[in-house]
Amino acid sequence: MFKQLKILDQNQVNEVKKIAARAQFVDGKISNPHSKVKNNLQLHDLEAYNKTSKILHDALMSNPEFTDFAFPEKIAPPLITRYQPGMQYGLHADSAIIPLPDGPIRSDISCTIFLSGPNDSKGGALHVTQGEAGMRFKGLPGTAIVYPSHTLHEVEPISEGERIVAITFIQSKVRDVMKRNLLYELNEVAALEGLNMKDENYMRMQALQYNLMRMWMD
Ligand SMILES: O=C(O)CCC(=O)C(=O)O
Ligand SMILES: [Fe+2]
Repeated sequence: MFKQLKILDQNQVNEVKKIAARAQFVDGKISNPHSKVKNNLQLHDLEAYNKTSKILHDALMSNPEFTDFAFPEKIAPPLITRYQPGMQYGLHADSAIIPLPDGPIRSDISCTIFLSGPNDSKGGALHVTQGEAGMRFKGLPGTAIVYPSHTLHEVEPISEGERIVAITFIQSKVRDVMKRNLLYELNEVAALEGLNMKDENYMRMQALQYNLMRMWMD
């Protein structure tokens, strides 16, 4: 299941973009040297990376819509990438294991945070496939799209302008996407309708929530 979220306000978007504009970017192959499909630029400036990844990480982790949906256990520091005309990221599934300085994490959920807007580039939609169909996303600045890391996805070629996003990968407390989505739905319904229920039924539903979490959380 996909989710679109508003993560950053305009000031945060401006701040992150300002830091990125002064920073060095290099060929994205630096972190995937064997990829035949990756053709983008990524931030390669420790100070800018530390600052922007903290802003983006804190924005995600303080957003209840994100934490309720993703059940994050560990999250890779978000990394800013840029696409200029001719660039794209061909169809792929994300690596299961993301190496990080503090040890590897398992990527259950992938996340793109849009920093440029839909009209800042021609092309450059994030296309997440679902069988033979799929969905295309070009979000407003500050919005994020969260999708399961096992899905095949691509960034379509851009022909004009520039696409700037931040990407991150999340290890979820609930590894299985089906279980994660069921828990999310149950918790949402409980939060929205719980107060309308008879006390005894609410208590029984809470027991279901707690016991499923006990069974399904790593
Ligand atoms: O830029 C995006 O929206 C997604 C990039 C991507 O698929 C990746 O970095 O693995
Ligand atoms: Fe990807």
